[in-house]
Amino acid sequence: MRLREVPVRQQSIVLIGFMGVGKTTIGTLVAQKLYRSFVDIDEEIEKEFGMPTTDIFKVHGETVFREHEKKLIQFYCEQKLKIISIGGGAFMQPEVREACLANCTVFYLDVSWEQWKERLDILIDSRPILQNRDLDEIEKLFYERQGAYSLNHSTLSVNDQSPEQIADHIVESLKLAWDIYEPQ
Ligand SMILES: Nc1ncnc2c1ncn2[C@@H]1O[C@H](COP(=O)(O)OP(=O)(O)OP(=O)(O)O)[C@@H](O)[C@H]1O
Ligand SMILES: O=C(O)C1=C[C@@H](O)[C@@H](O)[C@H](O)C1
Ligand SMILES: [Mg+2]
Repeated sequence: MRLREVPVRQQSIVLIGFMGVGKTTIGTLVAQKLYRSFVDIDEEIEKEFGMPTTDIFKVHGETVFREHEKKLIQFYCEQKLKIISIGGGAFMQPEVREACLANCTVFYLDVSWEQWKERLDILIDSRPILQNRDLDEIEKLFYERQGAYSLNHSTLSVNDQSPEQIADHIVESLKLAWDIYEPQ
């Protein structure tokens, strides 16, 4: 069932953006602030396979990971009242974009390359996509993905802001939109 008819206040919220931008961290906070349940698609895949993402890539390969990622996102996007954080590469799949944009409110968390670079050390071990790539290759990937991320309902710059500030901003902007589109 398509949820286009679902009242906007009940639609699930999807956070997209490059790996490490803060989707999991901020999604958890937004869920707490809106009393909703939080779903992290990477964590759901890891639960299914019983191993971390890096091992899923090694043992089963990226294609298998992407197939599970797509199925899980299609499933959760059709549910109401969730806050959903999807993996950094998920939005490259057209079916994922379609499922998210048709059923949910999609927020793009946008970070500059300069600020993202500062996080590389804390991300490198847990993100298989970063392994075996030098900094120039990662920068190329960062800019290549911007086109897909630009398909969203709301873009939010996360530069120089704490996760708490960003989560507050998302909640405020949602409440404003809800009052405009569905006045109580
Ligand atoms: N606004 C922020 N300022 C500083 N550090 C942040 C901010 N947001 C997230 N971080 C830190 O960046 C790291 C990555 O964050 P997180 O895991 O939430 O990213 P993600 O977008 O979910 O990544 P992925 O796409 O790989 O799942 C964490 O260590 C987190 O604490
Ligand atoms: O950017 C990516 O392609 C990825 C990001 C992570 O969230 C995981 O989904 C996985 O490591 C792949
Ligand atoms: Mg995450």
